[in-house]
Amino acid sequence: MKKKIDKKIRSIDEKVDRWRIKFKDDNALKVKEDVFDEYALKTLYTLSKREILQAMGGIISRGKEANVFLADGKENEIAVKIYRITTSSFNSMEEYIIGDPRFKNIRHTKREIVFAWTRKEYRNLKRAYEAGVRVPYPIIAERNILVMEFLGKDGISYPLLKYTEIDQKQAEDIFSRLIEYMHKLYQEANLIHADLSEYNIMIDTDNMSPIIIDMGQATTPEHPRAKEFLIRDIENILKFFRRYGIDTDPDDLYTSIVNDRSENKNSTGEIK
Ligand SMILES: Nc1ncnc2c1ncn2[C@@H]1O[C@H](COP(=O)(O)OP(=O)(O)OP(=O)(O)O)[C@@H](O)[C@H]1O
Ligand SMILES: [Mg+2]
Repeated sequence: MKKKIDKKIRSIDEKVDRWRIKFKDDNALKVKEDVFDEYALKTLYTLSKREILQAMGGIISRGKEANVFLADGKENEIAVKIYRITTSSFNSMEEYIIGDPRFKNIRHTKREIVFAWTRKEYRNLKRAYEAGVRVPYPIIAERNILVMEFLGKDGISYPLLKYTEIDQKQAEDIFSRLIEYMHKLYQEANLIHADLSEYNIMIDTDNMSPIIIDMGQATTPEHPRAKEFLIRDIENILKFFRRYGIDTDPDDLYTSIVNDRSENKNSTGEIK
C-alpha cells in the first residue's frame, strides 16, 4: 500500500514538474497527493499556460465534494475550487442536474456529471452576479475546476456567517440584504440557491455584508423540486435569524420572493 502511494506521489511530482505547475510553498505541496487527480493537474496546467493561474497556494477548505485553494492569479489572489471526480456524491449531483432543462444533453458518466456541475456553478454565479447579488465573481470553469474571485483579505478568507459574531443591528442588516438577494436570484437570475444557510454565506468584515457562495446546486424555478428547495432555503435563513428576534412568517416571505411586485415588470414577468 505504502509503495503504491509513494509511486502515486512520485508520478504526481513528475507531472507537476513537467507541466510546470507552481506551488507557493511546501504546505501547498503537502496536500497535493490526495486532492489532485489527473484531470485536476491537467486543468491546472492549462490554466497556468493561459496565465489565469500563476501559483497554487494553500488549501482553504477540504469539503465532501470539492476542495478550495488560494492561488495567485494574473493580478490578484484567486480562489480555485477543485471538484473531486472519484469520491463526489454523484447521486445528489444527479438529483439537481436531472430536471434542470439547461443540462438535458449531458452524458451521465461520473466525469461528465462533475464537469457539468462545475460549469453549472460557474453559470449560476455569473447569473447571480449579473442580477446584483454579491457572490464571488466567477473567472473561468474548466473541466472540474472553477476559478473565482478570492473573498478575503491578505490571504485569509472572510468568515462564514455561522462563525461571525454579529450584534442585533448587524443581524437585521444582513437579514434584509439576504432577503433582497433571494428575491433578485429568483426574479432576475431565475435561480433558487437550494443550499442556502449560514454555512454558505460569508461575511465581508469590512462592511459586515453577506456574500452568497457555493452555487453548484442552484436550480431554475422550472425544476420539479424548486418549491421544496426554496422553502428549505427560507426556513434555514429564518431559523438562523430567529435568535436575533427576527420573526418573519415563512409563507409571507415565500410569497414575496415568488410574486414580483416590482413596478418594472408587466404581467407576464417580462422586464420592460
Ligand atoms: N471565493 C472564495 N474565496 C474565499 N474562500 C472561499 C471561496 N469560496 C469558498 N471559500 C471557502 O471554502 C469553503 C467551501 O466552499 P464551498 O461551500 O463553495 O464548497 P463545498 O463544496 O460546499 O464545501 P463543503 O463540502 O465543505 O460544504 C467555504 O466555506 C469558504 O470558507
Ligand atoms: Mg459549502
